[in-house]
Amino acid sequence: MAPKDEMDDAKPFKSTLGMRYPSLREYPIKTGDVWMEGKKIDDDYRDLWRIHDGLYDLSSFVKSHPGGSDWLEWTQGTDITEAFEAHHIYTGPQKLLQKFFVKKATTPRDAPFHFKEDGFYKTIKREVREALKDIPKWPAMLSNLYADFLLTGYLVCAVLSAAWNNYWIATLAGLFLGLVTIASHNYIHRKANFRMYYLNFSTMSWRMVHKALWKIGLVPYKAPMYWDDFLGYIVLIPMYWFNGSLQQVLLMFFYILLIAGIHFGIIGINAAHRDPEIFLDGDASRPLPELDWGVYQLDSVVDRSDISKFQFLVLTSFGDHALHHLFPTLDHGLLRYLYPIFNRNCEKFGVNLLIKTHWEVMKGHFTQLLRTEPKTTPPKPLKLAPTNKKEE
Ligand code: HEM
Repeated sequence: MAPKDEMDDAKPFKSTLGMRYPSLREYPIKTGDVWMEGKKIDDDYRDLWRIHDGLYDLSSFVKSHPGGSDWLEWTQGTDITEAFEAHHIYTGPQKLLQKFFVKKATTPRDAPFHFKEDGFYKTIKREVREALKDIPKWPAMLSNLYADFLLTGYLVCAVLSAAWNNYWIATLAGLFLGLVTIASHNYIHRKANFRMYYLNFSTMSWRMVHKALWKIGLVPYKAPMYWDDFLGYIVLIPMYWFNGSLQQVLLMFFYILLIAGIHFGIIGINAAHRDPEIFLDGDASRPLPELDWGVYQLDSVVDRSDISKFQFLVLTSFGDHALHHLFPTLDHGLLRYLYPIFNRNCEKFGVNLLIKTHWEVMKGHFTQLLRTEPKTTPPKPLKLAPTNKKEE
């Protein structure tokens, strides 16, 4: 087990969801690995995995997990209820899980969310499962074509910009890179697939920095490295081959990363999670019985009305984000077909998804950053009273 965190003595934040202050939250470098390390310290289920109130030994299943071994390798010792529920639309995994049951957990879960069979999330998931049988496959293929086109565009423009030392082409390369970086988000929650690695071309990984800081003794946690951390630098080889000057090539490469970073930053300002009107932990919360996990997802997301109509824009600017949260393994091209089910259930349960225009979301981003006081009014109460029906 990892050593108890000594760095997070300053815990200024009080969760209104009743969640623990996460270990390693104050660690100077924020990466998925560090967050996971903190979660292992907090959950501490040792060699087991927790799902709802059961503890399971999945060690013999890790390598044969159809979604890829990483998910289970990374999460051993933790509560994976939310990940398990959100990543499987069909019922097979739930049935299979029983094979690995070890014992009941003796402590309550840290997360307050529930997945009641007649609650919002499980109801909408059942309906989506049925609807998927009739949804066409071509939009998913179109997403693949878009993503491949963007990556190819980036690589070709990067090499041409170096060959001709042309900063106009480098600008285009940067834009392609920014777009493909966001499009890769379509693939990262799914079973292991090569398009999930398109993200690495952005070189946006703090692992290198983390590793360097650890090597010189500035941070205590060792950062793991993965082969794909190096993927983004491969383009330097043909760039150098065609240009011949290391200095010119490096300058060009950093310029491309800068353009991609600016593009990513602008889209990030528009993305779905910062707005003064949505719920953030610390604000007045729904009462516990209303904390269906799906409802909570909608409480904490703002979507943009002006991009939903175009698959390319949805794919390259984190569009249809509420539905993406509910069904992260579905291609972004399929999400638009789920709106009739989604809207019907929002109406039935009385859940509101906040929808704004691009411009309003941009303004909301900064208003949220300026907000210093928690909201004192909880989200609007649900229409459909939750029952005590057990989770499965
Ligand atoms: C951290 C927890 C887990 C994550 C993030 C995860 C993720 C995934 C992903 C991304 C897929 C591919 C889904 C798709 O392409 O539609 C998948 C498939 C699958 N997973 Fe998991 N998984 C987790 C835990 C488990 C557990 C505990 C079991 C059962 C013991 C399981 C059984 C399966 C099965 C049978 C499939 C293939 C069938 C299906 O998608 O319904 N998974 N998983």
